[in-house]
Amino acid sequence: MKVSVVGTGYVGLVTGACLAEAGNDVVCMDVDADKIAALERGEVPIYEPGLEPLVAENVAAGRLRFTTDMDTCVDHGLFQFIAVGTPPDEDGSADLRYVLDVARGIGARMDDYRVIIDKSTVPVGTADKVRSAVGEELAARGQDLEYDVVSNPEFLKEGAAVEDFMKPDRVILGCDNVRTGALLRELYAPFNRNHERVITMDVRSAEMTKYAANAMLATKISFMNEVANLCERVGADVEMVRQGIGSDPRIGFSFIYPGAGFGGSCFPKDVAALERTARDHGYTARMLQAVEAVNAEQKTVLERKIVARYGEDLTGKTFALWGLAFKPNTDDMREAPARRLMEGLWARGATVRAHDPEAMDECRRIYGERADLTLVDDRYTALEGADALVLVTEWKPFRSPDFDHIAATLRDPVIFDGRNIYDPAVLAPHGLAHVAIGRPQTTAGEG
Ligand SMILES: NC(=O)c1ccc[n+]([C@@H]2O[C@H](COP(=O)([O-])OP(=O)(O)OC[C@H]3O[C@@H](n4cnc5c(N)ncnc54)[C@H](O)[C@@H]3O)[C@@H](O)[C@H]2O)c1
Ligand SMILES: O=c1ccn([C@@H]2O[C@H](COP(=O)(O)OP(=O)(O)O[C@H]3O[C@H](CO)[C@@H](O)[C@H](O)[C@H]3O)[C@@H](O)[C@H]2O)c(=O)[nH]1
Repeated sequence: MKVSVVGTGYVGLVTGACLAEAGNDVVCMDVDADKIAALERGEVPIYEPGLEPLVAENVAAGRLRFTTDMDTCVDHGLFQFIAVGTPPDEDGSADLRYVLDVARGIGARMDDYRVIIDKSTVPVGTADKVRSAVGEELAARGQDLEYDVVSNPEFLKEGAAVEDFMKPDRVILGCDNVRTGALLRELYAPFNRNHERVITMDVRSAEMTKYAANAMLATKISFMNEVANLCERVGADVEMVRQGIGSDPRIGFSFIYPGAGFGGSCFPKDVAALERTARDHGYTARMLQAVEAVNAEQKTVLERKIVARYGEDLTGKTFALWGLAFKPNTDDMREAPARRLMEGLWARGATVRAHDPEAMDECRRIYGERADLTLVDDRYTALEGADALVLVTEWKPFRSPDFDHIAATLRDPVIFDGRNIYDPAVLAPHGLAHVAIGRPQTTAGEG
């Protein structure tokens, strides 16, 4: 089937490459000429496991092409996926400028039936706006062509994007007529082979499903962070509590890890947008407000623990940071807890030596050259001259490091463990103290 995808970011590029892998003929379009030029050279501008070979194979097989030309894009696909960004506006609402630009671009060019698919995360009612934008452009040209607008939100996680797209938990199709539903079922059939994954519903419910899913997941995390903060105050260990409650299948073990707060390009912006939608409809979403407030506070938790040990003024102190990306297996630093931490430490006069397996270029792009930030290629080099180690992102290579080496290199042999990945009973015999989230602090030598 002929597919066009507008926007070649995390969602658009993965959608295009996976649909091409399934045998479709795909054109991916972006306004960013540098990005398209890189993709044409076979370079994938983001770090996403498995994506680069997938793109390369499908380009070589002639099933995947890239363009900056909207005429080519609209001319090519029966399916026109909209996968552009929906960043937060100043008031927290989703900025639909890019989505509606694309809708108008399609309406201004199409000369045959098209299925226009919203894959971007957009507030309830956006499909109506897309439909109107396309209709207005057609009317301006005196054209009366048929088209359908579908909501097909994406649920992939960064770092596992290809896997999530290939084996989705569910494919949500929000469409108002049987014909479009059948066409999309056919397109998604290769991803629906093992068991039924397609859930068809009305457009507004599909749009709401995306926000409800992200808000529910963010709620689980803020809830656990609140429990962790309580554990510290009452002398309980949140890691025990996590296992204790996760074993109830009604609660489950997924997404109940406490930590240094949730980041990324989705949860913070989508919770804010849903809260804004509620306000626009005269409803105060108190739970969502609490989820945001707890998360904002949680992003300062590591800084507060550092201050509790060394005092408010950190002038002359140096901290080794392991992990800059907002989660492992990505180079994305949007809303990353590491950013809030570094900015807090710098404001108190401290210096940071940081290492991340993939996000150091992104960090350089964001912060440029600064005297109080040194980025190093090796996790152990980050420890040199440092007072303490702060673990912010739980990349696999950080899980079982040489603890003796860490203890021997740090001025103060302590690990601030922002993701609770270390066992204090393992650290103590190596002479390392452990300050974690919602756990009793241990000093070196304790078991
Ligand atoms: N990143 C994720 O994990 C994820 C997962 C599910 C859903 N989403 C949602 O999907 C949407 C896209 O997210 P993303 O992370 O892929 O964004 P992104 O910022 O990585 O990519 C967006 C791309 O759209 C391009 N673009 C902007 N305007 C354009 C236009 N008029 N024509 C063509 N291209 C244009 C940009 O140049 C950019 O390359 C957002 O609504 C996001 O909330 C993201
Ligand atoms: O138990 C947990 C799980 C996650 N996190 C944090 O939550 C954030 C988001 O993690 P994750 O959901 O794995 O990454 P995203 O790529 O942001 O994916 C989310 O956002 C996407 C964009 O909407 C959705 O498509 C996905 O389904 C949804 O999981 C990260 O900072 C994690 O460290 C925790 O603190 N504790």
